[in-house]
Amino acid sequence: MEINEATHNFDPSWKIGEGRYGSVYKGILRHMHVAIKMLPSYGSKTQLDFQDEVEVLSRVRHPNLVTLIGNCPESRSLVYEYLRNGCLEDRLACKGNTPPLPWKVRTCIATEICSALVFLHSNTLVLCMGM
Ligand SMILES: Nc1ncnc2c1ncn2[C@@H]1O[C@H](COP(=O)(O)OP(=O)(O)OP(=O)(O)O)[C@@H](O)[C@H]1O
Repeated sequence: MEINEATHNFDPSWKIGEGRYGSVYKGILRHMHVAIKMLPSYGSKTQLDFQDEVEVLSRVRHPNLVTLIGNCPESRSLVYEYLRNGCLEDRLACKGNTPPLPWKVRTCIATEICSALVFLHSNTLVLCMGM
């Protein structure tokens, strides 16, 4: 299976984080670095979250939103573009000994988050209405 190969059979050294959805692995899929989120089990709530995330993220593209590259319902995994500097939360918290972000950069990030939120609100409304 491609996801197994991409993560070297979920080798612990390829694990990059732990989130609400479970473990996140770095992987190489079709010569591309990716981040792979694994759902631990298929409870009805997590299944709905999985479907929602696939439904919304696969239909939106924005420079300030991580790109969902694909998903694999059989292995309950979501495949995202790999963020070399970690996620925003990690950068804000200076995880991995990264230097603190200057306030000018933080202000810029806040503005860009607003732009992504406006984009999502206008587009998810259209998606929800099935237009
Ligand atoms: N695309 C990515 N590229 C690099 N690292 C990532 C990526 N996505 C997640 N990670 C790592 O995995 C950790 C957990 O991921 P995240 O917080 O996104 O999980 P989650 O709680 O399932 O997400 P969500 O916010 O969608 O509920 C992050 O702190 C980060 O270190």
